[in-house]
Amino acid sequence: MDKLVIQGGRPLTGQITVGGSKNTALPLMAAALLADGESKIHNMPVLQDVYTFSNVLRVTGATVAFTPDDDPNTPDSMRIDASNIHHPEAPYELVKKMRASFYMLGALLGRCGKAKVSLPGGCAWGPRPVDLHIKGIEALGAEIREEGGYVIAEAPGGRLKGGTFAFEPSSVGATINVLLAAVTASGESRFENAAAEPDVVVFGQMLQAMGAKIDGLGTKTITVQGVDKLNPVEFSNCPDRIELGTYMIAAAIATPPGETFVINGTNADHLGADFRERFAETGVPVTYGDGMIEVEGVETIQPVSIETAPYPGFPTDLQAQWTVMMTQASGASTVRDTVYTDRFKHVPELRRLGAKLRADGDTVTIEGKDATPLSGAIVMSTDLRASVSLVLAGMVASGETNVLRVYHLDRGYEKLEKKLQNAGIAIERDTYDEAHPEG
Ligand SMILES: CC(=O)N[C@H]1[C@@H](OP(=O)(O)OP(=O)(O)OC[C@H]2O[C@@H](n3ccc(=O)[nH]c3=O)[C@H](O)[C@@H]2O)O[C@H](CO)[C@@H](O)[C@@H]1O
Ligand SMILES: C=C(OP(=O)(O)O)C(=O)O
Repeated sequence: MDKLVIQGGRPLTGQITVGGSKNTALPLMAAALLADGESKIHNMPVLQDVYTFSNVLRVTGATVAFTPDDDPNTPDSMRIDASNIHHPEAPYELVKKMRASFYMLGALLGRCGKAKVSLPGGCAWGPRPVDLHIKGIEALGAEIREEGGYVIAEAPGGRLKGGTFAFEPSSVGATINVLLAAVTASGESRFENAAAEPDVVVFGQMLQAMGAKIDGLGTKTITVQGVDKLNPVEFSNCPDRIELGTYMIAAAIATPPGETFVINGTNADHLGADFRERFAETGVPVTYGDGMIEVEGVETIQPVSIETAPYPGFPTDLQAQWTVMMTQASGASTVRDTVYTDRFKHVPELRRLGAKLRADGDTVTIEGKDATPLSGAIVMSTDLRASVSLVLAGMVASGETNVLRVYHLDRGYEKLEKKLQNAGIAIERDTYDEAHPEG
């Protein structure tokens, strides 16, 4: 298995570039299934999740061409030909690897009028239900039953009719799924407390470019007027806002005081107001430019407590990384996750690196830098954002940190070790024997 080996204490210098958004790329791929023909999507990240979802699409009969290493001219472009969708199914072997495969429920119902999609099952940090996806799609007229771990759905007469649904709580994935199902329904749909995350907005913009009639993207009420068919499209994915936030935190903790670190390929609006405001309160200067951001290193990071919330609130996908930044702050702080109240698998691993922090209910209390000098250790990745938080901690820990099971990290960070190496960090990929991780 692969691990990342980090020699801590090296300064972050120069610049880094953010890739295409993972959490937008996946619904864009699902959207392409709705049109009879070939769509082309640019700025696609080279990530395990993108390869997994390509295979999910192929099962249905779609062809997916994405050969970034072989194609130096258009390395980030994907072609999806959905002319021949003859097998409306998403099997367990693929869905279990990646929850976003559940988008196939809405996409296949919208395209074929029927779908058989495996239930996604558990997640590394706890339960992640799909009840809102199912109820939302039922509200559009689908007949749904569960059988043998699969959701089997059918549109009476071969086409959904549209309907109304209110999400509680707001859900990114369920909003995407119902939109996939609603855009080709025969009537109107209205969704309340819909997700306003940039991932949903950009996905909705691709549907609009394909001919869908959608109003209210980016607000809590989205209305859809169903159309008879959608057309293939050429569309560009947006930059990854979570990768951007991760690099801003890396810059805050590892850029030498007074020096500047540059992050390219950015869309800072997608970070949401709360992250930007809380980041400003840490006292780390940030200059937001056009497609780039400069972060200045400081002597002292101020402790700032955060609470996650749907967009434009603080993203849950950045709370583990923030926790690491707070181990470097000049006092104590708290991190509360109201979206996923048990997403704290990184906490015991950070303790192995010497951090003084504890999780109590939905809140982690972190002691600051004086109480927590970090030192290298073997730590285990458990999920995507927990893994990257361990890499960040390894960058500021003294000595060597080994981050095991980096396949979690490879789901969502494109060429992370290469990008960090180019920015001065001593980080290497190596292999290890899972039974003897200490060699
Ligand atoms: C591939 C992708 O884009 N993943 C992101 C997406 O996940 P995902 O779309 O799975 O997350 P949701 O927005 O659905 O989850 C938000 C909240 O709704 C709850 N819920 C969700 C669905 C449902 O049917 N019932 C229900 O109760 C969840 O338990 C959670 O408490 O948004 C999350 C919240 O920003 C991010 O952490 C994930 O990185
Ligand atoms: C949790 C994430 O992804 P997923 O919803 O696919 O598990 C993530 O991107 O942080």
